[in-house]
Amino acid sequence: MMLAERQPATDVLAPPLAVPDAVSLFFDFDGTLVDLAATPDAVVVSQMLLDTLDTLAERFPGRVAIISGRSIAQLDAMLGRHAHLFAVAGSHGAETRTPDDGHVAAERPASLEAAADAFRHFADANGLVYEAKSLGAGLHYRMAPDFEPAAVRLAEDLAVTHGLTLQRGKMMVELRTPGDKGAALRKLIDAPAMVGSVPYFFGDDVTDEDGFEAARHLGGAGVLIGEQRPTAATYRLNDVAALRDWIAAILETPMLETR
Ligand SMILES: O=P(O)(O)OC[C@H]1O[C@H](O[C@H]2O[C@H](CO)[C@@H](O)[C@H](O)[C@H]2O)[C@H](O)[C@@H](O)[C@@H]1O
Repeated sequence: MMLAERQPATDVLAPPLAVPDAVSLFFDFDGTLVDLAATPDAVVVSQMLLDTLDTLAERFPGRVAIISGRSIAQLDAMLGRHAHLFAVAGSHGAETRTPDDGHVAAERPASLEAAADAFRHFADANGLVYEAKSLGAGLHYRMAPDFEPAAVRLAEDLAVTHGLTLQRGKMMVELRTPGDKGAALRKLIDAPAMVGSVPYFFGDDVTDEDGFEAARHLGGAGVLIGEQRPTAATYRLNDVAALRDWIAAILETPMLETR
């Protein structure tokens, strides 16, 4: 579905607090579980978030996952042992890690090196931030938004020259190996602990739209974190804090019996 064909999220509500007893929860990371920060490394992972993840993993055994644009290595560095409590998909779905299959990753394209070099030089020359990723390279202009047109043009040229996937993000562009969060959700939900469950996917960015669509097609729902916009999500929560409150509330609310 094209973004323009998606419904404006003008009248969408917060997701119900009584989640189905067979729910599985898929979370994006930046802008969903953690607030956005000035640079990728400046993100704060609070003890409260780690405790919440522990509680969710206990309450929904095998039915919690993180699906991120970050690489799995980056998620591991930020979440430590907690990243191993769930299934994870990283690099916008190009790599996964599950208890059954372990770490499965696409190959890093050789052409990424040249593209990454070009991004690094552009970042160094203009006071932007280059982000090294396992299966991609990111160029961040949050600190100098006027560079957006030039950064996007550079990324478009490099994507064509090197046969890489161009990913737009919030105040960033990325060149990467193919993969999408919808396919990742479909793969993760095939795990024995999740099969047949009702997926809820929580995310804030354009890369999360594939996850929203997959969740809805599988009988669940997407939950947009952030301001209203055209989206495939069924529900919306205002921000990371609202998601935190919603999680706390569902942990206190009896689940809806569906079985
Ligand atoms: O799919 P996600 O887990 O949401 O990851 C998407 C990208 O998030 C990161 O960039 C974003 O967050 C940064 C830290 O808050 C912020 O500085 C940047 O402007 C945002 O675009 C991450 O650095 C990327 O690698 C992810 O692809």
